[in-house]
Formats: sequence, structure tokens, C-alpha cells
Amino acid sequence: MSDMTESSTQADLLSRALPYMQRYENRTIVVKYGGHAMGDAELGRAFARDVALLKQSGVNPIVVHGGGPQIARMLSRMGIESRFEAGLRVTDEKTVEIVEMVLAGSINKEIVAMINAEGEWAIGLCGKDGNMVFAEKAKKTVIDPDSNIERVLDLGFVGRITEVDRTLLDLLAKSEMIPVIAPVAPGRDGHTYNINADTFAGAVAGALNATRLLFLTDVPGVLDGDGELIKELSVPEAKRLIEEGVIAGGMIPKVQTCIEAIEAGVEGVVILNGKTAHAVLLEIFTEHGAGTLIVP
Ligand SMILES: Nc1ncnc2c1ncn2[C@@H]1O[C@H](COP(=O)(O)OP(=O)(O)O)[C@@H](O)[C@H]1O
Ligand SMILES: CC(=O)N[C@@H](CCC(=O)OP(=O)(O)O)C(=O)O
Repeated sequence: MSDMTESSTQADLLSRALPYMQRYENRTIVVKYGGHAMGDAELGRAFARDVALLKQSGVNPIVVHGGGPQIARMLSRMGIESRFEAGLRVTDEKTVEIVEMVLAGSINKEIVAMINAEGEWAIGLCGKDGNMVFAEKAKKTVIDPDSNIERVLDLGFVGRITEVDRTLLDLLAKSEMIPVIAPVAPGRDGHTYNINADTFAGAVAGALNATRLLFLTDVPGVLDGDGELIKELSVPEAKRLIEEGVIAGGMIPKVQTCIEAIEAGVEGVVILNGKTAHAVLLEIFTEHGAGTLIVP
């Protein structure tokens, strides 16, 4: 491409993106970067560039990340088995130590470094930093589909968020810093809790009245029984798909979080494919976003 053509293409792109940049100026966009969306270096750089570009465009991006597959790999290296109930990792004392090491340690710093390599100032945090998030032991029950009897699950140190203090995040929003947050939080009981990253992102987005909450995962969005993408999903439809088992595994906490985030006043929640390069920019700065938009 000649220099002339290239610069006119860029100008064209910029003029099309400009109204969206203005729409989101000073608005908070929480991006949940799932463990399954990570792993590819080139895609990681594209993600970091997108986050950097949001900040440079005057948006207030906040990254909340997961790391389920990375935790599983470390647990298996240590000879500890992973077990899930209702999409949540059963977390005993040894497991929560590894979870904190992997999430608030290696993964968090990797994402911070990727964003910094794009010329920005990312800062790695978890719920413990600045007394940002507090949790308590999650109390979960499931209904056995065969007997219809309710069963109480003991998930160990899996947390339910009880408080989000936005003081630190408000300070960072006024600064050059981009927060990158790992879903680990302390309890008032002195324990450390492992919180599903989707749930954590939803609670942060809710507390900040975020304009957008984006879930980057490894599938194009919520898929129907035939594996086709559902472009728009209402809250009652989503609840039905969970009951019918069409939405399963890790997609359950994701969709439940979308529902809660909408109920908490987040304007728009989208589940999209983090394995598509520049998924964030395409969603925010173009007319037709990809993925599944959850609506009331
Ligand atoms: N109806 C559905 N539509 C899309 N994905 C689904 C559905 N039901 C279950 N899933 C599973 O949920 C996974 C995404 O959740 P999860 O593994 O927790 O991702 P992440 O690590 O990105 O948070 C998908 O890879 C898919 O295997
Ligand atoms: C309680 C619980 O399940 N916590 C998750 C936290 C990480 C996470 O949610 O990572 P993804 O977003 O990559 O799935 C876990 O231990 O895997």
C-alpha cells in the first residue's frame, strides 16, 4: 500500500471511529479477559493495544482477568486435582494459595507488562489492594435434576463479594494508570477468597456504574442448542437456557453475572470472542459489535 493510500485509510477509519470515541469519553468500560482468551502472544499484544488505545481515546478502561486454565496447569504440576461444581472451582486451603500465586502473581504481571509495552501505565491489583473488594464464603445450593432435592455445596474458599470500595479506582481513573485486577479478595475473617473472574468483573462494573462490561472468552458468544451464535439475549431467555442446560459450565457464571450487572445498572453487557484480534476495539468503536448482547 502506498503511503498516500495508507494514510487516507487511517483517516477514514479514524473519522468513522470518532463518534464512538466521543460517546465513550470519560466513561468506564470494564473488560473481563478470560483465561481461555489468553495464551496466544500475537492476540495478547492486540488486546493490550486495544486497552491502550481506549485510554488514549479518553475512555476509562479497567481490566479484570481470569486464568482458570493457567491455575489448572499449575495445580496439575503440583499434583492437585481440579474439581468444579456449578462452574466454580472447589478451593481448599492449598488450592487458594496456588490460585492467588497464579492470578495475582504471574498472570496479573504478564498483562500489566503487555499493556506497558504499548506505552501505557498499567498497575496490577487484586481485591486486597486499597481495600477494594471484600468477600465472604460463598453459599451455593443446587437442585439435583433427578431427585429435585436441594443440595448445599461446600466450595471451600470460594468467595461471594460483599463490598466494593471504589476509592482507589476513582483515583486511578483521574490518573494515567490502567487498573488490571485479579479476582482474589480478602474476607473480614482473615481468609483469602477465590472469586470467579466473571462475577468479580460484574461486581466492579456494577459498583462503578460502568457504561460497558465486555466478557472476552473463547467462543463467539452465547451459542444455542445447534451451536449457532445468539446475537441478542434477553434476561428471561438466558434464565431459560440455563435451566435447559444449553448454557453450561463456565458460561453459567458468565451469563448470571451479565444478568446481575444489568440489574445493577450497567448499560450494556456483551460476551464476545477474545480470540478475534482487536475484539475490544471492534466492539466499542464500530457500529455492529460482535458477540452476544444481553438485554433486560
Ligand atoms: N451455550 C453456550 N454457549 C457458549 N459457550 C458455552 C455454552 N455452554 C457452555 N459453554 C462453555 O463455556 C465456555 C466459556 O466459559 P469459560 O470456560 O469459563 O471461559 P473463560 O475462561 O473465558 O471465562 C466455552 O468455552 C464453552 O465451552
Ligand atoms: C471460584 C472460581 O472458579 N474461580 C476461578 C478464578 C479464575 C477465573 O474465573 O478464570 P477464567 O475467567 O479464566 O475462567 C478459578 O479458580 O478458576
